[in-house]
Amino acid sequence: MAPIVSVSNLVKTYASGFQALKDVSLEIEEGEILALLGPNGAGKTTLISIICGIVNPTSGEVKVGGYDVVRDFRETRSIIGLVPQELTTDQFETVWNTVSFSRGLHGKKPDPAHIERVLKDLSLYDKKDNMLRELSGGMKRRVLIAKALSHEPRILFLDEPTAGVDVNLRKDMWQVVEKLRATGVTIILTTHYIEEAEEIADRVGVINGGKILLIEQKTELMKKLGRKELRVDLQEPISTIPETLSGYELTIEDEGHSLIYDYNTASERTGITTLLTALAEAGIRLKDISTRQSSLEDIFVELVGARA
Ligand SMILES: Nc1ncnc2c1ncn2[C@@H]1O[C@H](COP(=O)(O)OP(=O)(O)OP(=O)(O)O)[C@@H](O)[C@H]1O
Repeated sequence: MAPIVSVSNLVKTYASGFQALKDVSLEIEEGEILALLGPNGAGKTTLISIICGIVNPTSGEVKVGGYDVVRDFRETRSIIGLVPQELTTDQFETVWNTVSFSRGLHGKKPDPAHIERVLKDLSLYDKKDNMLRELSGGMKRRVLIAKALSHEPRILFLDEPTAGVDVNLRKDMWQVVEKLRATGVTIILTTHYIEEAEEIADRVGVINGGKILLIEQKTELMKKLGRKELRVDLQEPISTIPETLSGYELTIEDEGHSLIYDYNTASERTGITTLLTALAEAGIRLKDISTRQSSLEDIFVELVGARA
């Protein structure tokens, strides 16, 4: 199947001379949830803005549903919904009109039943006659989502959707995302919250300095880069690791009360069984053992050298 979004050799140099994207290529399959992770200034918003036809690329090409985002912008805009970071709509307009008008802007015929459904899903229906300026910040965010869904897009972009939103909105938002996913809508989100990517994404892309450092199925990524840690709590503290255990990658923690063994989940043999036997043979008695899997955050920090 052809990808629904295809980005080839994208370069963006802003008027200031700053190169925000350096030869970015990626493909997005229909129906997937892709999370783009990256520190501030990585180029996430620039990439999304180009795909959505808001910013022009310096060079390279983006196709959405087979259409070119620059040449065939009407077609691509009708397929795409974008939830931007900030609201820029007329503050004196009502919620209902704002969302309905947005549907028209994307070239779709009026459909009050759809607008009603969207507003209800986002708990906005009882505010439909309020002006935007009368809404709280969280409700304005809901309006942004409603606008993006007003024309029933096949692809939804969410630019840092949960930055600074409360628990309820977050919950509603993910319910909406799940519902859309079930109907086959492709979802691309940028986020600083790694747990979020870990929870909902099928695939994860890491961007830094205008380049895609990696893009991979989440489960593959965790398998490939994921390390696991075995913690062995000891009955008696030790000060040095016995000679017989020098073949294992062990470190002493908690002032000698714990031994930490690092192993790779991808390798066939973890070495845990032989390690435990060797510990017993060395006369080291165990109090407890536990394991910890490295998270996407650990992987991200390793790649980018910073926290998102
Ligand atoms: N209009 C512009 N003119 C010049 N430079 C810009 C412009 N817009 C963005 N940039 C620069 O391009 C780089 C990438 O910005 P972008 O907004 O794409 O990053 P981001 O990954 O979305 O960051 P954040 O997580 O902070 O939103 C930044 O260094 C930014 O300062």
